[in-house]
Amino acid sequence: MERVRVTEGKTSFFAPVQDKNTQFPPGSAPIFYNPRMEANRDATVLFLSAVRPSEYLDAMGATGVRGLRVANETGTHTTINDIDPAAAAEIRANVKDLGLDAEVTCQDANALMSSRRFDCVDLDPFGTPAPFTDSGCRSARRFLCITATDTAPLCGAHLKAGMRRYWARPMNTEYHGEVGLRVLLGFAARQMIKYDRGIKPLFCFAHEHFIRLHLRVVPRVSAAEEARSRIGYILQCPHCFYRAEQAGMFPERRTCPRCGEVLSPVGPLWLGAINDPDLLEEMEARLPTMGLGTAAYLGRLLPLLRAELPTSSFYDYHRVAKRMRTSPPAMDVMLQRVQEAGYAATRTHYVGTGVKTGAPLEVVEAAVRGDVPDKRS
Ligand SMILES: C[S@@+](CC[C@H](N)C(=O)[O-])C[C@H]1O[C@@H](n2cnc3c(N)ncnc32)[C@H](O)[C@@H]1O
Repeated sequence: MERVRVTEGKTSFFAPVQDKNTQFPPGSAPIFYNPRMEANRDATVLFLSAVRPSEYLDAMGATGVRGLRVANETGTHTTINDIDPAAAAEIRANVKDLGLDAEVTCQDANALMSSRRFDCVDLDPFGTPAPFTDSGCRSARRFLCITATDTAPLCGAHLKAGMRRYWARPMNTEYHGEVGLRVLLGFAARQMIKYDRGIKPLFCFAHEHFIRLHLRVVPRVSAAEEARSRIGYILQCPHCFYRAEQAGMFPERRTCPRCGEVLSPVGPLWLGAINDPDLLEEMEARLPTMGLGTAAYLGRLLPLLRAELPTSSFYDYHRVAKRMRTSPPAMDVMLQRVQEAGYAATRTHYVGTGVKTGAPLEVVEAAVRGDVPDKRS
């Protein structure tokens, strides 16, 4: 197996050469390494440098890059696991090469997480984390980090797969990236609260083909109750941009006040904040000292997340404008118009044309047209 030395952040390690054109016989595919996930790993290194767990499990290590980086760049005591013996051997070689004091295990992650607890557990599987989330919830003492790359099922493009994996009904709306993140977050919350422990989302975002959650686990019934109260639905009109949030286990039957259509429930999903602004501020302050390869991206992401309103959906105002057969104004103008009408409005990290606001759709449309009514007058 041809290996190359790769550097991410402040860590150099060996990774097999990945050649998409080579056909490998079953069981002999090279150990997985995807350089496009560097932003995901950088985000975690930065997050862990701020929250400082006492120990960290990289439950699906592959080359071990994530755990290697956590150990090397944050000084956290780390266990790196992979079910594949070839991957475990590669991880051991990388741990030795870096001179790290990290544990390497070769087990089914579900078996490992069912038998041991770790202060911070990190799930980074191929595709869906659904088969690992329950044991991850049982194993995680204070922090649980989850990557999902099955964005098509989560966002509603592969509806049946999404329903099977997450027992939720996503919808391919113009805010589908946010639906995917909130469906995953709602699923993680439901997996956790049955153990009378709550979750608090600390740093969650969607980027390119993945969703990444960094969660605080709170071991109290009251926290589980608080998390339960955050689970609900977006009731979306199938014909217009109208939507409403609804908390609770069961979706209500409501009709669209604009077109009279029965609203489609999207969920169950997480309603409310997905980030802790104070923690994001601390991470922003640390960012320049961390030597991260994707610092420029994270430097744009963190303030966006910090400012984002905790509404569970956003309006793509270019699509609203298209439906109105008019040209959209510039984003700054759009936000200013909604704000001048008396409502908070912010950008969103999901798409450049997304506006988060609690303003009614009529105000969003008026802001697109440029004739906003002033709520205060
Ligand atoms: C997406 S890769 C992990 C990538 C890695 N964390 C990184 O940042 O580059 C998924 C890994 O999970 C491993 N895996 C698959 N099923 C597993 C299981 N049940 N238990 C533990 N590891 C598993 C695979 O062998 C593969 O190396």
